[in-house]
Amino acid sequence: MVSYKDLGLVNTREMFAKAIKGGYAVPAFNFNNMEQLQAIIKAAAEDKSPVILQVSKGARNYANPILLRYMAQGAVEYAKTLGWEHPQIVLHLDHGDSFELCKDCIEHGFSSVMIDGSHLPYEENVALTKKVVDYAHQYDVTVEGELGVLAGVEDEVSSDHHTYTDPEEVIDFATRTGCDSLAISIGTSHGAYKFKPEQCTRNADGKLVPPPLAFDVLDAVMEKLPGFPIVLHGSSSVPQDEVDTINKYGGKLPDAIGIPEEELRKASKSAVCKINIDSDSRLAMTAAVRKTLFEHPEEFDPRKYLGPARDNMEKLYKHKIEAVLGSKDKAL
Ligand SMILES: O=C(CO)COP(=O)(O)O
Ligand SMILES: O=C[C@H](O)COP(=O)(O)O
Ligand SMILES: [Zn+2]
Ligand SMILES: [Zn+2]
Repeated sequence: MVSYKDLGLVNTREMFAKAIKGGYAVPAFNFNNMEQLQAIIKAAAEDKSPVILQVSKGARNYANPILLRYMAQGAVEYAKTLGWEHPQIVLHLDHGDSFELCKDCIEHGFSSVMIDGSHLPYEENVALTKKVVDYAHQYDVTVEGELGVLAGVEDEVSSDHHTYTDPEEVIDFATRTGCDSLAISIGTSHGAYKFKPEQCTRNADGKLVPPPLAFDVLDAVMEKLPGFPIVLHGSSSVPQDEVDTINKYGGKLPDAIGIPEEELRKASKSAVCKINIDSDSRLAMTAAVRKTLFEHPEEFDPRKYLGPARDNMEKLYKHKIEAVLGSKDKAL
């Protein structure tokens, strides 16, 4: 058993309370490799932003649980070399699908876990989430639960419709499970195709404009649970310049569309204190790799194309911290 406290990591409790009080959201960036981790830490350290390093089940299998634990410990030490004297870094299991997986992550030094039971019948979601909370809280590890199903994602039955969170359920769920934060469904979804073209309108430039998020549902949840930490999944904005670069240099991402950043800025000022971003990082990395390889067909040193990818991701992360979530200088 390795405690996250021995790795210099923190859990989300105080981080979220500060974010809600301060009217900003904490960036939750997924990572699967060294370059993503380097870019996240460099952006957070230089911007003195609290940050949540998210690891999905797939990422943990890809990178290896033992390696990940040391990468997270190294991330804290690396942050200090960048002048971040007291790093505020969380290592979080994203979309945990079983008690056993959550338990294993806690034993490997995770400071926060999500147990995603949103696709289960309500009472089963409550029971599973409570079981994880009871175990995690013994080690002061914080737990994210979920109510409501996001459309078209791998972790919820592959639906192509949203099941918005029912505000009438949130008090019962939060009370009976004891979870520390709640992921809700208000119209976001995972991946780079968050809306079908027919769900969108077009602006004067012919660009697809997605339907608004269900802020009425968010308001109703906040009314039921004032000051309770709320999480938004599926919050990548799918920057069109990165999509255009990918498509220009051999990619094929037709009609890719995300969440408008102004909607995320609005959400960040509410009790939404954690915003999950993975797809945008993937797009930034892929765009830089495709462009570099296209422009330098002679190149076969991975550092020559993974380096620009790392820089492009760092630029993206800083943009999210500074211009969208408002978490810059919130972890001095
Ligand atoms: O919710 C996410 C991770 O849990 C990521 O969402 P995106 O696919 O919008 O980046
Ligand atoms: O929930 C979705 C996250 O983006 C993680 O995705 P993944 O399961 O492909 O690693
Ligand atoms: Zn889910
Ligand atoms: Zn998610």
